[in-house]
This record gives sequence, structure tokens and C-alpha cells, in this order.
Amino acid sequence: MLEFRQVHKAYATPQGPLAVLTAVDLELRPGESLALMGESGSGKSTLLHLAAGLDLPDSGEVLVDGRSISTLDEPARARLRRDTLGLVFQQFHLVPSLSVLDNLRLQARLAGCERPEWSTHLIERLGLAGMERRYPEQLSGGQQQRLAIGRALAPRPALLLADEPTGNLDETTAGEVLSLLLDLVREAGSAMLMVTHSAQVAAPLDRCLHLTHGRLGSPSGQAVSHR
Ligand SMILES: Nc1ncnc2c1ncn2[C@@H]1O[C@H](COP(=O)(O)OP(=O)(O)OP(=O)(O)O)[C@@H](O)[C@H]1O
Repeated sequence: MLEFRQVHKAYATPQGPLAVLTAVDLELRPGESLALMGESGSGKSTLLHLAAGLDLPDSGEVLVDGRSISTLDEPARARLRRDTLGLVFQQFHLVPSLSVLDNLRLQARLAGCERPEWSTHLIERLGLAGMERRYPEQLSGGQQQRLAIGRALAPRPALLLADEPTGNLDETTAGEVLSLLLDLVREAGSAMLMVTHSAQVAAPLDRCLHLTHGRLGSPSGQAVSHR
């Protein structure tokens, strides 16, 4: 589903190149969920951007659904994102001028794969039934993040990329949103790569890897564990 093969990524800085990812190998199978942890500045967002095809590796390969993103031009990468990926960020990125229902449908419409029954199911599971005609500003933070999750999952993407999806919420709401997210990801059959700072958030996912000094390893630094 998602594969990194010997991926290197550095940024140009006034002090010279800053190596962020060094020979990163990663394989995420269909339907598998993986937590990506690491200290601030360790390169988690960089890795997520590469997985989304928003940036390209300096060397090595990133394959999404078997296709190497470096071989695709930007329009083809945009199509791959639209057809294969769902994205959820800490900031909800809802469209303020669209209703709850239209926000939820947006991604699926763009991908040309609207599924009305699944959308209705999502609205109910997300606790947004009866709020379809409201606008995002008329929702609580937790409701807005649930809507952002629904929008990303409406096309049933093969891969969901989530960057601190509960980072903006209080602890109780974050717990509720996380368990809903995991349930719906399973129902959608999506694989998920989630960046988080929290071991508690990472715990229910299938696997957890740490980024340290540009390399990926298991939390203990030992061999990578599979459940
Ligand atoms: N466009 C850029 N140009 C130069 N340096 C960059 C750029 N983007 C990120 N960096 C640097 O690369 C390193 C990794 O950044 P990245 O945002 O991937 O880390 P992160 O693990 O996601 O951090 P955080 O947890 O704080 O969000 C950091 O040292 C950052 O300052």
C-alpha cells in the first residue's frame, strides 16, 4: 500500500544541507495502522509529506499503491492523492462556506466516487445527524474534527494519512475522536499512517515506529514488532 525504499531527504539551509531522513525503509500493508512517533524536528511531517506525494525524496523510492511517486508528474501525483489518499490534520481545514454535508461530500465528489449510503452512515456514526445544514463555525472543535475525519473517509481511501489528528482537542474529546477514527478506518478498510506525540494515542494502532536521527525503528530500538 505504502512503501519507502532507502529514502533520503535533506533540506538546504544557510548552514548547509540538513539531512532529515537517512535510508528510511517502511512498508504499510492494506488495512494496517501505523503510529509514527519521534521528537519535535525528527522528520515526521517530512515523512508524511513524502507519503502524500507533496514532496519528493532526494534518493530512494516512495511507492503508493505500487506506483513510484518520483516517476509521476505533479498532475498525476494530484490524481493519485485524490483517488487513493485521505488526509487529516491537527487544524481541521474545513471549508467555511460549505455546509456540514457538503464538507463531508467534498472529497468523494472530487474523486468522483460519492457513496450516499456510506455518507449517511458516516454522518450518523460521527454524531453529526441533524447538523447537516450547519456551517463549520457552528460546530464544536470535536465536531469539526469528526467532520474532517468523515470528509477524508467518505471516498473510502486506500490510505489515510493523519498528522496529530487529536492534537487540538481536550483529553476526553481526543479519546472519543480517536476511538471513532479507528473504528471508521477499520470499517472503510483503509490503511492508516498517523503521526502522534502521544504513546497513549499510538497504543491501539497495529504498529508503532520511532524516527530518531533520520532512521525508523521500534520504540525500544529493537527489531520492528508486528502484532
Ligand atoms: N522546508 C524546509 N527547509 C529547511 N528545513 C526544514 C524544512 N522543513 C523542515 N525543516 C527542518 O527539518 C527537520 C524536520 O522537520 P519536520 O517538520 O519533518 O519535523 P517533525 O518531526 O514533524 O516536527 P514537529 O513534531 O515539531 O512537527 C526540522 O529540523 C525542521 O526545522
